[in-house]
Amino acid sequence: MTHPAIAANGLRKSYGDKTVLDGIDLTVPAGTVFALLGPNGAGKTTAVKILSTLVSPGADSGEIRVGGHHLATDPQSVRAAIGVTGQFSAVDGLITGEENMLLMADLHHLPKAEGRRVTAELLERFDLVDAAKKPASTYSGGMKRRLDIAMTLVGGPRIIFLDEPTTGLDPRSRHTMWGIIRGLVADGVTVFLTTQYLEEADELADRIAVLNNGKIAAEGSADELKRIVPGGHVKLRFTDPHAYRSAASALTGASPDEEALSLRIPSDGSQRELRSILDRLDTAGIEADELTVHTPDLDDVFFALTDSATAPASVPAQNNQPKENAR
Ligand SMILES: Nc1ncnc2c1ncn2[C@@H]1O[C@H](COP(=O)(O)OP(=O)(O)OP(=O)(O)O)[C@@H](O)[C@H]1O
Repeated sequence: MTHPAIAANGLRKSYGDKTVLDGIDLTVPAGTVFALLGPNGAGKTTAVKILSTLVSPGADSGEIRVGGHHLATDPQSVRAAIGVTGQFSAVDGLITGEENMLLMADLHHLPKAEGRRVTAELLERFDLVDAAKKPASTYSGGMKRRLDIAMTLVGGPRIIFLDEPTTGLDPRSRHTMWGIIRGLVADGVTVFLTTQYLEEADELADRIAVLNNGKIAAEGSADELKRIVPGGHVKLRFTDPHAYRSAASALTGASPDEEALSLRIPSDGSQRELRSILDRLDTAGIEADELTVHTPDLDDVFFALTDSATAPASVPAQNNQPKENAR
């Protein structure tokens, strides 16, 4: 594929007088992971539903192509190219995992033998062989989610939409799911995921877009997004008030906290800057009791960009202050 897997220009959607998506542009190169981040109700699911043909876009939207096909004029081809799993699970709890898979194979008109082959392969790949003959209602949340994705893959989609794939999963199941997603991408599949977990976007996504107030507030790689938010600093703590005061005068530019006997020094956390701070302390003959490095992370980006009172309409968000110590 030379064209992007997903390309949307001026994607709009309103419900009544509520504007949910206010003209967003999305481009997802084939074989990459794109994460759409946003607070509750930002419109992430709406975007997924539109791109996967489940909901029609606003009439004033621009051109939308998925898998190279026009969403407006050729939704059938879009549907053939994609798989969708998410909050609207396709798993039927009354039948077994294997039966769910075979049903999917029938829906995709696979010949019986082929359907059985694909089912066996996917059950194996998603570690569901032991549970295959049990009703899906007896599966744990993580198993159901794995089955859901396995079902999505029966038709061999090249683009998959994962709407909050790990919401509600425990840390181990979440890591298993991340491994599955990485495996899909290694096979050349394009993944469009929505998530509220910043760590998830950081771990998986090549590009991340932060959706806020119907617009993309910022877009870039995790590192690019972290760079637009200031707030990296080194914190030094002291127990001895005398050492604290000596350090405060040795380290010009540090913000003092008299009560906590701590100093906050703006820093990018690099080895060079840390060495310079430590050298200045050494020269003054002072030893700090604790040194911590705070580098901006996606939490900072998220809080800076999605604080509804201060969020900018577009990048860069240079003037936003990160939420102090989001973790
Ligand atoms: N069918 C609908 N009719 C009316 N309003 C809707 C409809 N679907 C979604 N909305 C509204 O659109 C907004 C965006 O909803 P959406 O589900 O896309 O958000 P989200 O970012 O996925 O949120 P969450 O993280 O909570 O799942 C919400 O205010 C929601 O109430």
